[in-house]
Amino acid sequence: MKDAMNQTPETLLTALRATPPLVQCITNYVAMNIAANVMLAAGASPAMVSDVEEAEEFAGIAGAVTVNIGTLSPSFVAGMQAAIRGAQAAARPWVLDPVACQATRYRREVVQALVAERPTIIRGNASEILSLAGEVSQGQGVDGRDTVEAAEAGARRLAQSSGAVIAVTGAVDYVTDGTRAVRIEGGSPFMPMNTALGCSLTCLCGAYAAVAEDAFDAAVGALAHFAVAGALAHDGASGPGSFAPRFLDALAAVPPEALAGAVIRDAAVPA
Ligand SMILES: Nc1ncnc2c1ncn2[C@@H]1O[C@H](COP(=O)(O)OP(=O)(O)O)[C@@H](O)[C@H]1O
Ligand SMILES: Cc1ncsc1CCOP(=O)(O)O
Ligand SMILES: [Mg+2]
Repeated sequence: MKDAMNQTPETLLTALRATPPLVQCITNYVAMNIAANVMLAAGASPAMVSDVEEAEEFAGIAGAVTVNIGTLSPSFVAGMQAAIRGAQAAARPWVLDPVACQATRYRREVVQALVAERPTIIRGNASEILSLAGEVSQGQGVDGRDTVEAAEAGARRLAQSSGAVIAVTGAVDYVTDGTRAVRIEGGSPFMPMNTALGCSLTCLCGAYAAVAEDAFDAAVGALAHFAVAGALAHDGASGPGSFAPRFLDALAAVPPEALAGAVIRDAAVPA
């Protein structure tokens, strides 16, 4: 990725659909199928390739790698480390999803080692980002139990210490690289009632990072795509079950110019 300023979500979605990026998604057993369908609907080309025997080599041909610790095990960790080596060698972005990183000592240790490998983007719910930032988190398992607002200061500090763009998701999302910050409104309250949509969004951050020149723009683009498609799918959905297929349809149908209407507000970053 090169340094550049301000590629809009609309521009990035157009680029993504024109040349669907191959994204190596190391994700958990719950999310594998759901995230692959989300990626295909959004316009990307996912490959759930995680074994240590091939993860490094595969990362050399992928446009981006995403790493998710949802169903953690030593064999997953070995595959993650290999894929990250491959992404780094090929100078490709990689994205971390710290699922339930506050929950156990094993998760805390693994996620710290992964953050030290300098992910391009970290995407998590507010409880996960608070924990990664060293603050008290109400999180227990995989679901967020804190407000995004409560995690904003920690997200800025984490961005500065890790070098990653931090995307905190919830009712109103927050993206920061430590000096810039925006809030993104939209989506649907049915989204946290569907498992693995956060994991799927992390994969989509990888797809946007593969086509973007700047990781901040990539994270904003992926979150805006979810926010607009989620709001579209909400209309006419009667609950989380009917929301799910509508969301896939909306991810695929949303025209790039609709992302120009995403509600993205600059947020002040204290000096
Ligand atoms: N209450 C809500 N209203 C609207 N959108 C939401 C809400 N909660 C989560 N989302 C959206 O759901 C997606 C997944 O975010 P989140 O639920 O925070 O992740 P996770 O599944 O990792 O906990 C994001 O696009 C986020 O904006
Ligand atoms: C339920 C569950 N258990 C381990 S990983 C996982 C999926 C979590 O998905 P998300 O963080 O996107 O809600
Ligand atoms: Mg999650």
